[in-house]
Amino acid sequence: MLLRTVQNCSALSSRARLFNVSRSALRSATTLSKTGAALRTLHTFQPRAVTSIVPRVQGLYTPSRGLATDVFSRDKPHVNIGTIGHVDHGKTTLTAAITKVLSGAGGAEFRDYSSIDKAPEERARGITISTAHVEYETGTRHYGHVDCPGHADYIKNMITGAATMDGAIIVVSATDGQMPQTREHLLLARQVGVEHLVVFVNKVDAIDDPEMLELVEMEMRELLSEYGFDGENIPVIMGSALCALEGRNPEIGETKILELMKAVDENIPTPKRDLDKPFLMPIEDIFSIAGRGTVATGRVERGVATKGQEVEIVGYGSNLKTTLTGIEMFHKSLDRGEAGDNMGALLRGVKREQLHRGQVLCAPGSVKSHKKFMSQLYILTKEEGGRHTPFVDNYRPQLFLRTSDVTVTLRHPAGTENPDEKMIMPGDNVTLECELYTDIPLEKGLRFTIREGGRTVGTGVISELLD
Ligand SMILES: Nc1nc2c(ncn2[C@@H]2O[C@H](COP(=O)(O)OP(=O)(O)OP(=O)(O)O)[C@@H](O)[C@H]2O)c(=O)[nH]1
Ligand SMILES: [Mg+2]
Repeated sequence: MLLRTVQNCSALSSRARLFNVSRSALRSATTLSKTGAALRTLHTFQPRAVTSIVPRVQGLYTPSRGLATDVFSRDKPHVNIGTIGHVDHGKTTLTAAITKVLSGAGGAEFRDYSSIDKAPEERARGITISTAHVEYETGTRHYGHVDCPGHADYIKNMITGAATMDGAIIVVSATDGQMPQTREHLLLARQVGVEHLVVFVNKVDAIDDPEMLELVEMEMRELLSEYGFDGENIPVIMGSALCALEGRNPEIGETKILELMKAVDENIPTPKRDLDKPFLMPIEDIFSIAGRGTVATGRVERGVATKGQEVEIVGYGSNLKTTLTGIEMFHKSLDRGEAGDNMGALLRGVKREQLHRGQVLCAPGSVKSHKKFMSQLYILTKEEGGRHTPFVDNYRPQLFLRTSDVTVTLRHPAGTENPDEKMIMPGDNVTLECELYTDIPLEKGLRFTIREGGRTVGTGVISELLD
């Protein structure tokens, strides 16, 4: 193993400069390999030391495998990102290319195209989401990366929070330039609070005219600014994911992937985690493990959970208390889960039927669930993919908040004159009272989306809790 490590390290050294891994750090990792700490460091440079790739394809927690035995290493800050952009622009090819190039540096296990694109379906109350969670690391950070097989899944994912991202790589094909879904994903990114982006202009191998590339870049910068991003300064990397994946034309292939990951390292900040607040994790998915119990998975929104601590399950009529008997991340067990982690929580004595996507797992007493609140809403225009026609009082769309999806009734605030006659037009910014079909954990300032017939019709923020 040591020999392989040395080989890996020397292969790494030229790339190390790009990723701020100093040669001396690598050398010390090699020579100190007898100590446990150094072995842990080595583990992260060892493509083959990690477990089978299958569980990674299947998400964070595989019921059939039971609880993990490997210990998750917290040597580097963890950041969640993903690839977004128009259909066929190369999101999946790029995801595979990143794992391929970083596996050369020992920072990833190579994931081929089909293993990413064949993400299993996750069903949750009628919403089917298909997502591949991929894991890799650069010299400075550990990444969880989400890629979806299709446009509809991106929409659902971004709205339901199944793929909460700290930042994203927006992929745009040089052959097409920006397309409708480029815009839609940007708008959604803004709505769900993904503030940091890096652009990858893909398929430059298919373009002969450099002016064409300039034009694509210029248009992307304009579009980014139009949607409230820092269009002038966001890095735009031009390359070919396919060349990188197939190991040819390194000047537009491998080199550009390394450049892209350097831009991601430098431009998507490690989010400040709310570690000091009481623990809260919205439940995304639920599994039963025979003989062990029930596992809820989700991304910790704030605070820290420790194995053995008491937690409360809030929402959908529940305020159940239980003990957190196990914590796992990427198939490795942990003693604690903290804000930003995608974790699986093993819960003592809780039945699968008692849990519901959209509930939260939290420090007891820290969160209350509500049915009624005041909101500030923006109703999307037809051009933004919203309604073509106005609506009136008692309109009943679906409300998406954290991981929940509940029917909501929208009304003008009490005291409004002739509320039945006041139409709400696409493009309006309105204050409305929202009444939910079932209670969910709510807080002032939380953002949500409303959808109808498969499309987003509005986005809002809770301004006041009522009931
Ligand atoms: N010429 C060329 N073709 C590419 C490149 N990257 C991807 N492609 C091709 O573009 C097509 C679409 O690539 P995907 O990676 O599946 O695109 P996607 O964005 O994941 O597509 P959806 O998931 O369906 O939205 C495939 O045929 C790829 O081989 C590239 O750099 N150059
Ligand atoms: Mg794809």
